[in-house]
Amino acid sequence: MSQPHLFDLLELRNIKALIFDLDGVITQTARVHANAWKRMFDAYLLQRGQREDKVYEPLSIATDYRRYIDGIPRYDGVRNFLASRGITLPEGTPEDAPGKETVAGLGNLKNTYFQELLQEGGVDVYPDTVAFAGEMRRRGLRTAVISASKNCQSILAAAGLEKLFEVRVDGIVSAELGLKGKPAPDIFLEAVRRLQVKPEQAAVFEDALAGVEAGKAGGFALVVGLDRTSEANELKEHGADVVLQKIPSHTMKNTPQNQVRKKDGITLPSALNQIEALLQGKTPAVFLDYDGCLTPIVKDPDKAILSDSMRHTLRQLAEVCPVAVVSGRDRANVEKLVQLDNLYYAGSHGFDISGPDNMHTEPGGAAAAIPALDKAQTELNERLHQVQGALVERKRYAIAVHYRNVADDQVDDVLKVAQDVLSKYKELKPGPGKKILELKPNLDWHKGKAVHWLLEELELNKPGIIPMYIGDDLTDEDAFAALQGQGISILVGEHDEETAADFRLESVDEVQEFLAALTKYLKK
Ligand SMILES: O=P(O)(O)OC[C@H]1O[C@H](O[C@H]2O[C@H](CO)[C@@H](O)[C@H](O)[C@H]2O)[C@H](O)[C@@H](O)[C@@H]1O
Repeated sequence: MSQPHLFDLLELRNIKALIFDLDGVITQTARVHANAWKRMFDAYLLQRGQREDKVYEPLSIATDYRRYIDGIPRYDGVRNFLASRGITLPEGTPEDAPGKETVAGLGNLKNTYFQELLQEGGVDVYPDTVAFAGEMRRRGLRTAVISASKNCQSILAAAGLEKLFEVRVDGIVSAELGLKGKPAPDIFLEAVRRLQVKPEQAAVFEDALAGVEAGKAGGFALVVGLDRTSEANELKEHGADVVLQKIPSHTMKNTPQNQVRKKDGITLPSALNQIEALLQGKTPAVFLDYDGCLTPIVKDPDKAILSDSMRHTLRQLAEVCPVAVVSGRDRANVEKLVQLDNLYYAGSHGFDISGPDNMHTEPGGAAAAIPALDKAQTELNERLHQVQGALVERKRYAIAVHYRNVADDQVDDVLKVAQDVLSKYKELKPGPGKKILELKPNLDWHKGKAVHWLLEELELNKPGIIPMYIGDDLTDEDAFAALQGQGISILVGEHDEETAADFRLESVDEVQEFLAALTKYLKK
């Protein structure tokens, strides 16, 4: 059975606060810690073994680190691991010189190594957590970071994340307050106490087994286990309510159609001269429709040629922010029309995606529809080739039956043929457009999903990025709806229905004016 979506769980359980562990959840310092521990212990065990004429098993990051050290206070880690090798040392004091043969002395040496490795390699973050925490804060949830590490503040500073969390309960605070280490829930309970919420109103995000156990023991409303190291079952067994390999972006949760706000496009404010207000200090990830947005609608689809000046504008824009063309056209066709290799292209309404560095993927899973599309294409060609003006345009994952150039009294006949052919294939479904009826794979995939997919894949789901979608057609409504409340959506001209866009531009010329102004603003 599939797990409920994280955002549904947060809503259902009325979560008001989110408590994030640091290492392995926010930052990727677990590896740095593990290496520092290994460097310290292996040298100590070697030296001790030589002294005692004995061989001690060196530290295994895969097993010993996870079992005895990960997620617990530093000196406890020293004691635990040494016990696994049958060694007991005097406790010493926190002031012991790094390397002194005491629990504290070895713990201090590990910390010296950790600082050195941090300086050398910096800190990598998990972008999924950073984007999620930022988004949830903007939505009014409270956030705290917890860590057994006394280096928590310096790690957050190195990663530029100090402001993301309202409360920090780390190894220093724990020592001051005498908080027990995980799997005791003390550190989490102190975080919610400082945020002034109850554990039953808070969710814990943890990657360590001792951490999920602590969350469970603390009576938290939701314990999310982050499976960064293929331990899904163990995380569940130790108390995780849900296990995720990565935190999905909020935009991955589609707004149900009945919750999408729609308006008459004509009433929307113009996006021109609004750039600063629209961006809210962020960098846009720009998604652009092709026909009717970058080129005017023309009678013959082959004549919808991109102007050199629009190409120049797109080239300049792509130098300052990510740009994708999301089109109903065949992906290879739209790539050829645009002729820019620093853009991403989603063709066949998002089923077929390419990008720089030979990126090519088909995320909607439409390959199984190809035989049905092939047969439908043959039949449509046979039945429509004699209708003056009718055009059957095959894309890899769709067929557009064009009737723009068909005499008014024959349009119905063309549509009937298209619907009749469509009815023969359960693999296909109809899709509307401007003077076209499309036969598309019968799958829950569309331009909006492709935009989400690209945001996720290109790691653009982060606080500093705002998605922007510009389009003119009914198929662009899926993308507008998908970005509602989460990005900027701009309708070009008009179509026959109400729109989920928030702004408008009158024409392809205005699109170009807007994109040029956007580029200029971003270059400042
Ligand atoms: O998603 P888009 O990039 O906007 O593509 C939508 C369809 O665009 C093309 O058809 C439309 O533009 C033609 C040329 O201006 C016009 O003749 C036709 O009436 C419009 O529907 C394209 O031919 C289709 O494959 C796309 O699905």
